Amino acid sequence: MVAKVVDLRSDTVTKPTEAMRAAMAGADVDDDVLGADPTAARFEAEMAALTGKEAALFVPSGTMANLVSVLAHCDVRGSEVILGDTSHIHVYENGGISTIGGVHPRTVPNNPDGTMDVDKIVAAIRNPAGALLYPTTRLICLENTHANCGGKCLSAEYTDKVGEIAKSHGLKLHIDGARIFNASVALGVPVDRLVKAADSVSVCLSKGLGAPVGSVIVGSKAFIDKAKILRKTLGGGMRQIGVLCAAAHVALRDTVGKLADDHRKAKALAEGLKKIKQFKVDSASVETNMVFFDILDPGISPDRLCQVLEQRSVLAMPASSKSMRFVLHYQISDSDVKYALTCVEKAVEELLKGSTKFEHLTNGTTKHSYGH
Ligand SMILES: Cc1ncc(COP(=O)(O)O)c(C=O)c1O
Ligand SMILES: C[C@@H](O)[C@H](N)C(=O)O
Repeated sequence: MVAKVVDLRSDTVTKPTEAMRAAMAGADVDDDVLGADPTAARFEAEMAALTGKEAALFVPSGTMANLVSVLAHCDVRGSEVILGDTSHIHVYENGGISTIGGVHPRTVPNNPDGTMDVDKIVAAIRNPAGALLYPTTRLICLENTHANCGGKCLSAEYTDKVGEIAKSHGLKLHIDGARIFNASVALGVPVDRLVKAADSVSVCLSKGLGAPVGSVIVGSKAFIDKAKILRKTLGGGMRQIGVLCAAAHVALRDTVGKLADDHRKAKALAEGLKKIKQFKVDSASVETNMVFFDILDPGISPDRLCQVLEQRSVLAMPASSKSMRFVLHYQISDSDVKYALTCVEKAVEELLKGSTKFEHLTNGTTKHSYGH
């Protein structure tokens, strides 16, 4: 019998439920590039209403949602975007805003809570008088929750403050809201309130919500019209996407209510990891579904730990050369969390003993890894 895999690599790993598959099979579809796929149109309207924006656009991925949004705001050569130095757009999207969009990134340090100091944001805004020499600031990007800061939530008040800065300087505000529903549930604040100050938001359906594919961009009607053209330019115009939107609608219906449980399980996992003296875990800082921890013992590398865990059907990914990331999602049960903790404890013991069983493992990268 194949052991059940406990997959803590990311919340992108969930498999579609039977309800999603049934909805996909029965979806009412049409060519979305030629007209509007009826299921896509309904789902886009649902997302626009949920986020308090005029319109929405389904796109294949969160990376494309961010790229299209930045390019739609920064459609003049020499544009610059202010964003966090550990933001997903800056770190994990192949520099697409520059290589494809010709947009210049101006990073501001992300604080451990996912914010950027507002005075540093203001200081990063270019003086229009210097346009002969400098790029022109046109956009500020936030990320809520902030993945590299451990899934931290940005408050509505902080977002409003950055929105006011953008407006007073004639700039636009985009939120990478890949996990905005996690932030909404963790803060107890509706999504539309959290993103009120934003001109555009990208929302991932394929993360904690558990849809198999896709993201949605929301914003004004005029913005979405521009975004639709850019989506096509980038090859993201798809045909019968009602198949995907039907699953996304089921995910929205069935999974938002489970996110609080993901956060509870993440906290429980962090509390358990904290008991392992070779780890440094700030369990109090766990706000949503992510647990980051440092490995203090030089004899245990994240890669080796992942390899040993994989032998026990627990999948994880290093976060850096000295830290690990576990991500919870609704397909991880409480008993899976207990099993994973037991496996981590045993793996640490064995790695410390230098057990020959694992000597054949090299310090190479695991099958699944990302790090920065
Ligand atoms: C914060 C954040 N934004 C954007 C993305 C990109 O989404 P996708 O993987 O669907 O391109 C991710 C990760 O997947 C993410 O964690
Ligand atoms: C790796 C990264 O791109 C992805 N968003 C994740 O959090 O797993």
